[in-house]
Amino acid sequence: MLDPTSPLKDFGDRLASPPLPAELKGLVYETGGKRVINDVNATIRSRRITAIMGPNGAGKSILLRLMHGLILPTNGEILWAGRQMDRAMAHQQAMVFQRPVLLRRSVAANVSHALGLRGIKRDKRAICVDEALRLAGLECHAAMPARVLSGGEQQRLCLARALSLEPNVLFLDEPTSSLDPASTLAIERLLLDAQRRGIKVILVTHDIGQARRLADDVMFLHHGRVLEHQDAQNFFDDPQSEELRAFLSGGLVL
Ligand SMILES: Nc1ncnc2c1ncn2[C@@H]1O[C@H](COP(=O)(O)OP(=O)(O)OP(=O)(O)O)[C@@H](O)[C@H]1O
Repeated sequence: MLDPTSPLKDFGDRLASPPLPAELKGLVYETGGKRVINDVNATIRSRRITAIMGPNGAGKSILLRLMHGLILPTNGEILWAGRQMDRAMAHQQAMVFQRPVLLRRSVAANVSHALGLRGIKRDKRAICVDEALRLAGLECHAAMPARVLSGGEQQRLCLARALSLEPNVLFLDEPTSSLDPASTLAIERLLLDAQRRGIKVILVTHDIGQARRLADDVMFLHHGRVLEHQDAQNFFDDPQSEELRAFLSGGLVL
């Protein structure tokens, strides 16, 4: 539970009207002479954990980057509650990458720096840092150089930093792919906790067990196209396409 005096305490209030759902309309992305996202149409509903799955090279990371506005589509558009992404909206979102991207500074300074970039005043920053590190179980490591943390701790720090920004959408690109089962479960607990606080989570994962544990709905990408997008139970129990059946049984090779 959040400390009621924490500046993070108003997560729930602030998230009462997040800019969601997202509509992906005729989304196309071409790079290196290749069409790597091909006419993607989808509705991403709010307040759920959405998993994006698919074989290597299917376009999952590119789709995540398009949704977060890190790259622009060649064609088509992404609307958040009917609006195009703008700077203010991008600031309400956060992303965690597959490999921890950290500054050569202390654990606390990594969170504080990100808050500073968002214009949070220094006195409020210290409280936010403490709260974020506590949520991630890293408060004892606050003064340590971030680079000496284990891989799992570094990834928890990246997640703590992202959550400290009070995003209403959190994107994650294979955040646990190099972590052991205990570290993976620690990250998953943080994600479920974030979702309970109203944060929309969009997660790329290769881990079928993880998608089963976390996702409310799952999108299956293949050759840049969405072949299926269903509630998680239907996705796993009643796949409609040959490709998804093969993928789930470990037989789909691009
Ligand atoms: N700058 C680029 N130039 C050429 N091709 C690119 C470029 N960036 C991405 N691609 C290609 O786009 C396709 C989709 O890449 P993306 O990283 O989204 O795949 P992915 O589904 O996330 O794969 P993985 O599961 O292996 O991480 C791949 O075939 C990749 O080689």
